[in-house]
Amino acid sequence: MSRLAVVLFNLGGPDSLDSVKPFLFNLFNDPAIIGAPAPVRWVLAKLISSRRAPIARAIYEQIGGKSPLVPQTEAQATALTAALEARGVADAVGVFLAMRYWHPMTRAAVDRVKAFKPDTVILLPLYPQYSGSTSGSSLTTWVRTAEKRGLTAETHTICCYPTQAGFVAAMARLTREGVEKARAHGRPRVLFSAHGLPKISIEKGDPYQSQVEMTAAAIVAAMGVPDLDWVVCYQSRVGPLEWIGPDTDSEIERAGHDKVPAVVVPLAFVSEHSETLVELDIEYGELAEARGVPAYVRVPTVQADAAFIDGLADLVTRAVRPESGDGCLIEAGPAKGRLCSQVGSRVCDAKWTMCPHVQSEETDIRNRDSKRADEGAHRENGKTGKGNGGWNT
Ligand SMILES: C=CC1=C(C)c2cc3[nH]c(cc4nc(cc5[nH]c(cc1n2)c(C)c5CCC(=O)O)C(CCC(=O)O)=C4C)c(C)c3C=C
Ligand SMILES: [Fe+2]
Ligand SMILES: [Fe+2]
Repeated sequence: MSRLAVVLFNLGGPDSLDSVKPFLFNLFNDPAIIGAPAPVRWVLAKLISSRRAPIARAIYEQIGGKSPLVPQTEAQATALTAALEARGVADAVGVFLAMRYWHPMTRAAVDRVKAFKPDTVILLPLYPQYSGSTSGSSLTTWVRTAEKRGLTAETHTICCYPTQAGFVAAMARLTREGVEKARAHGRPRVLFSAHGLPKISIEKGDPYQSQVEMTAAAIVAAMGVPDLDWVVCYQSRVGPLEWIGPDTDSEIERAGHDKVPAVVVPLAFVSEHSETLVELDIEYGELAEARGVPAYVRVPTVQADAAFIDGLADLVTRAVRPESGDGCLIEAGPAKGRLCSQVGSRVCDAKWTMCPHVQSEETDIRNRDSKRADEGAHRENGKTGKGNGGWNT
């Protein structure tokens, strides 16, 4: 009798206003977020989380004092369990949650998985695009904790799925609906808005930005809307470093200047939380109104959309029996080998490989970007994310 455990990773979120500060401390004490040595990082995390806590509390107060991320991830787990059982992928299937910064956290998840006595474990980050600061941090923590707590079952990792067919189909449907809503107010511009990242991370080889661009291009292709006006931009800048851009708020301002409706698509999140419900819906919604954007439509995240869940089930099914050519996905390494196949073989037993289809998509994006730069295309209107002088802004 075969037993399959699937572990869903995400950031987690405060479940009460009192948990906002410890949640922030856990976030800033993560070496994948602040790369200082442990004692220095601990002090910095204490300081930054104390300074940020009142701002973050005010954010969570606007959505009932807690994040809906975990309940929505639970709904995804239920739907994925049903999809995997329907496929008969194993005799018994368990889908578990491991959140990075708030409960249910990795240690509890490892113990639950161990008690399930799986033959095979599949690690599945709920981040379609890989970043060392998100999936990398979660997977590294899992591997270390599993080793410490004696979870020895065969483990396979899915690093990322920026162009997975089910994910893209779900996003394309939701985006098309958003564009239809906005059309009454002019020719819509689609703003694919992803969580930002410090520029230095990308320079060191983090594949996140190129994978975000791959997702956007795949959604646009799947939408099949002729002459769609679209741009990729980045939200949620915190801290003193320079971040990747253009910023989502600059793009909203540009939509106001151009008098075009804005359709905002959060393409790096698969559930709702403070970044979508407060930053996109409330803060950017108000900005759009103030800047005279004729219509502001925010496209929902995929959550437990059937096509998305089916796509995840496809990834898991393939990960259970990796084919030759499926790369190992833990180590991002230098920029050269930065993209990986969609399904990994045993954790950490190989370097990443770049699958041909991903490589050619990345080349297409690079060619498109340099063509746009040559033409002085609309990117000149979006400025590179600038540091804004402090973690508490
Ligand atoms: C693709 C997803 C995410 C990336 C990349 C990411 C990087 C990143 N985030 C911070 C700092 C904060 N993030 C916060 C909230 C938050 N971040 C993500 C996702 C990514 N972060 C999500 C889903 C959430 C919402 C959590 C919830 O509400 O459940 C916060 C806390 C909120 C706030 O104070 O604004 C901080 C702080 C950094 C520094 C970073 C990359 C280095
Ligand atoms: Fe974040
Ligand atoms: Fe934010």
